[in-house]
Amino acid sequence: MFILGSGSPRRLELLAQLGIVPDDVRPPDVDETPRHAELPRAYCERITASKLTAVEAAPDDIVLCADTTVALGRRILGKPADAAEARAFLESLMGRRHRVITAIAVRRGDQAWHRTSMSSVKLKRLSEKEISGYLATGDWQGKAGAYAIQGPAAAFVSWIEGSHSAIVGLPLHETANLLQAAGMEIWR
Ligand SMILES: Cc1cn([C@H]2C[C@H](O)[C@@H](COP(=O)(O)OP(=O)(O)OP(=O)(O)O)O2)c(=O)[nH]c1=O
Repeated sequence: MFILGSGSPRRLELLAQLGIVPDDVRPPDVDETPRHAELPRAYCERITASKLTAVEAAPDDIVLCADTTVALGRRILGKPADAAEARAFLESLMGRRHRVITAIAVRRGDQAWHRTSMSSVKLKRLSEKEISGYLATGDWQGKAGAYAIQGPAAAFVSWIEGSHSAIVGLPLHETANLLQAAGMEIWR
């Protein structure tokens, strides 16, 4: 059985792009609070590992978990609590480059595989009208860094380097490799 250990609808859609439909979806319940002075990449990898541990599965099941973290220098921008925090995130991101880190992990029995995909994104400088108009769409809710590249905020993304699928939530190149390492047949 293949289990997606994620409640993210984006991850389900990205897997579908590879023709993969999980037999079950089990969203992990973990505490996503960063530790004091924790660096973004270490944080992202730790949260992914704890998601993987939190998903119950039979010994022969394949489990996939991921975490997407937006980092501005050493600062971790999580999911905004409200529109005011979303505005503050967008104002600190605009006009400069930031990193989007997606760590993935696959488990089968007592074996586990881990990969981390690093991308850079630049958002253009935003006018007051663009910020308030975007906030009004509600699209920022539940999105790390208060934006989603697959939604209306794509209009603000002037440049990316790395993996588009990783920025959305699941790096498909690395995901296909890890699932195959765990014994899943993708091409038949
Ligand atoms: C930067 C960015 C983030 N995001 C989203 C992806 C993730 O869903 C979310 C980051 O939160 P995550 O904790 O990675 O994932 P999740 O809480 O949605 O799901 P689960 O923990 O069950 O796996 O931000 C986008 O959809 N597009 C983007 O461009």
